[in-house]
Amino acid sequence: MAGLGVEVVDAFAEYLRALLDKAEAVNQVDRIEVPLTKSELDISYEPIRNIFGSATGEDKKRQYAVIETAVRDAFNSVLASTTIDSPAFSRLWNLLDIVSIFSDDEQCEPALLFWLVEELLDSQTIAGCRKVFDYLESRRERITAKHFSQKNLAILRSCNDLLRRLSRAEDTAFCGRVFMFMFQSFPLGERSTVNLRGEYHTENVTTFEVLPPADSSAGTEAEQMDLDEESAAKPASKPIPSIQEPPSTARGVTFSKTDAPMSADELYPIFWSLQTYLNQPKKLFNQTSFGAFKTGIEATMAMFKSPQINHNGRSDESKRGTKRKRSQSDDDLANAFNPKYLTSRDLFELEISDLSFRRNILVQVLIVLDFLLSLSAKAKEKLAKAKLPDNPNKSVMYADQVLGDEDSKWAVEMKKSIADYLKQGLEGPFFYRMVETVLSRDKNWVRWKIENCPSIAKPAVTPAEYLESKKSAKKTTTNKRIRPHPLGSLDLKFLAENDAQGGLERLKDPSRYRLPSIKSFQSKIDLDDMDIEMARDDESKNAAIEAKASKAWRALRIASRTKLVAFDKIERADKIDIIFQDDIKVDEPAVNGDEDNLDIEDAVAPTDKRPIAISGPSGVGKDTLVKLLLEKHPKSFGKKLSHTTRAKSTEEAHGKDYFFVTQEEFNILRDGDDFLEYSSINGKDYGTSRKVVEGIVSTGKVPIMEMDHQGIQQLKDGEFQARFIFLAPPGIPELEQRLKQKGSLSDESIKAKLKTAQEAIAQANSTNMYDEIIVNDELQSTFAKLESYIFKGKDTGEVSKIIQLDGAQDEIKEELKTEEIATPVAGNESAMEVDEKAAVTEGTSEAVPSQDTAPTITTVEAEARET
Ligand SMILES: Nc1ncnc2c1ncn2[C@@H]1O[C@H](COP(=O)(O)OP(=O)(O)OP(=O)(O)O)[C@@H](O)[C@H]1O
Repeated sequence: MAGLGVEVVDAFAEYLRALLDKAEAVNQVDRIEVPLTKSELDISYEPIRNIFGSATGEDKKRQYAVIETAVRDAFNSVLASTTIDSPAFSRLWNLLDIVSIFSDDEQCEPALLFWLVEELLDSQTIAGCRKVFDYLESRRERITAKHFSQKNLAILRSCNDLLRRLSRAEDTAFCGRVFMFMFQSFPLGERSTVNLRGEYHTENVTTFEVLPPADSSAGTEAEQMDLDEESAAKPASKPIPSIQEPPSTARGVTFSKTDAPMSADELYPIFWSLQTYLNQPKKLFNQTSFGAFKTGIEATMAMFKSPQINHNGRSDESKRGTKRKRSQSDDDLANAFNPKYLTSRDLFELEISDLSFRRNILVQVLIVLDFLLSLSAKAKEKLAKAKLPDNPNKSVMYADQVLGDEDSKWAVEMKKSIADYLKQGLEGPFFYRMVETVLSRDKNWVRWKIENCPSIAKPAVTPAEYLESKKSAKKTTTNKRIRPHPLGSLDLKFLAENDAQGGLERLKDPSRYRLPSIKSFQSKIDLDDMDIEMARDDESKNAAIEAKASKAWRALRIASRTKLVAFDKIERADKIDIIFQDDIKVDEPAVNGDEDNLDIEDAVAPTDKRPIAISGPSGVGKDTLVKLLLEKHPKSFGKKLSHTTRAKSTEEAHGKDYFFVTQEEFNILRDGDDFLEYSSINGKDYGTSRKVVEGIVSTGKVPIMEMDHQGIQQLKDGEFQARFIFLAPPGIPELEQRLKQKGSLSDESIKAKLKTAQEAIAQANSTNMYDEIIVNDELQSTFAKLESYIFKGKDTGEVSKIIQLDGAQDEIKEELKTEEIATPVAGNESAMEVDEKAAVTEGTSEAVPSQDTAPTITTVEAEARET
């Protein structure tokens, strides 16, 4: 690429001009607001390649130089020909946008944009600089996204130059914008913006009035008070307490205990003098200054704590000084004056009576005290032990300064005193907590500086870590299948391992499943009463009271079944003797209004306490049979109600027919694994709550659960321990008849139900799902079969086998007995085989159960095939 020269610059300048013209044509809107995009300008870099070829290495540098020359030329010509307020200036914003695109695509120097910005800022007034900042802020993310390391110095330089030009007092908001721009552009851990040398803002001098001496009749000679080192060397000419000459009364740590507060006049100069030290804590390395600082803080605290701070105002206006330090004119003040505090003597009482003001000052004091304490021997020792890098930042360590023990003690006590003071008042504790947080952050900040600002960037998450956490998150949040053992239930596998027989025998112990007699609690409660009386200490007394309460509660629950009448006579919760008496009139629990007419048996509980899950096609007679069972044995069985999201009909009642819940409530229960089974029918959800079933069990009754075959499947999947009964119709025509009898179903819906019925029957026949299959032909005889099976565990002659109660699926108890059962069952069928057969049976109406299928109800099967 030898021979690059003016011609090349011209060639690029022409291309640049074309781009600028195009940019103007593309969009007429104010370009400060809207950045140009590469696609808008249709930049292809083809012309650049034509001019420079595919430049690399040295040639690339030349390309950069040529582009910079051409760009600067264009930049200068816009700058010379127009002002920043003119609409024509948008050509310059366009130029900067184009440079930004070029630099992102590595066609020009990455920092070129900021070099130009730097020059632009130099060429503008403060008002113009605001516009330039409008431009920078609107594109901050875009222009700092790429090649930041090559740009950062230019950004820092431009911003700092600008800050130097701005008056903190008059352009406060603009200063803030510049700082914000820097904070947002530079990463948090960027060192270049850190005050590594721990320099203080020494220009920030607080000036205040010099008061004439209290006993002076000479009037109001103007005086000044300077607080920096320079004037500190001069002896104070007034007999006011000065920071250089602390009053001897203020020594030690007795400031808050004995010292009476000064008058406001006395405190005023001392108080404002403190700003010198709060501003430049390094001055405290001087012992005299430190003494003055202590005096000032103690006097201030004494005043802040004084109840009269609102009433010691000064009335004599004539005594007030009229001039400020250094004979500054108002104009001078405007330039140098930091608008931090209003220090007029007139305002002093008002200021110190203001809680926010006092808090503000005390927080500054706390910061300086922390600084001092970081120089104590103890802190130094701690720092020496800490793991520091080889080249720690010594400028903020102040290795040569050590705070003496006396002074450390003073600082600690003062800190405590200020903390106690700040914590007072309505929001004091909250405010102090906030201050503590800030202070501890500040300590960490200093430590980070001492350690030479190590990177705080965390390493990026690796793809492997990401995938791993995604997987485990998925695992914890996906809806789990029902647990093999319901929550809170015991895994009884141990019974099968050792001493199986003994374990089983122990389980048969009636005390494990029968309710204890009420009387058994009487003596135990008496013993507890004795323990309560004899207890030596509160602990054993409380333990006895708790034990008694537990027994009393259990006794009351048992009594509630038969001795409800006694409850009226109980007057105190800890005195329930009445329920142990025999001669109380017994209240029979009511079932419903006409139970007298029913053939109600006494509570004869089935020996097998597992819930009864009854399934069968719609219309087969499940409700009818369950109703009969509950009417005849109200004390032995409890019907499980389902939760549903479907609307309640006018005849139905919540808690009687269903638990009617909203979709949201249903979802919460489902996601909380509360359902033993759930399904969706016609867009409405139905579910069996584990708690409802457990509730029935806790009353000593056996739950009766009606559900479809999918529900049964879910219970089985979750290894829910129950007895599963399938109720089959004698034939499809009979089923159709019964469905019609319901009266509420359309022909369509009956047809659909019959189809589902055939599928359910086929599945019941072909799998080992059910412990018992009962055909509901004649109602009374069916009921008798049902009762017989439930109470005696005897098969009803309808089914080929009864599966062992401990869930061993492959053990056949009895063989087929009735003529209706076509084939014997192969007990060791695998689940897979069963499923396949079910699928075949469901899939075709021609399918005939094979030799090794589960019990078959031939009449129903025949009907199904015909249909
Ligand atoms: N053995 C029977 N002989 C004749 N009719 C019967 C017999 N059992 C029940 N029915 C009648 O069949 C109809 C349907 O019975 P039921 O409502 O109990 O069925 P279901 O299985 O509970 O239906 P669903 O699941 O739709 O609630 C009722 O009118 C009932 O009187």
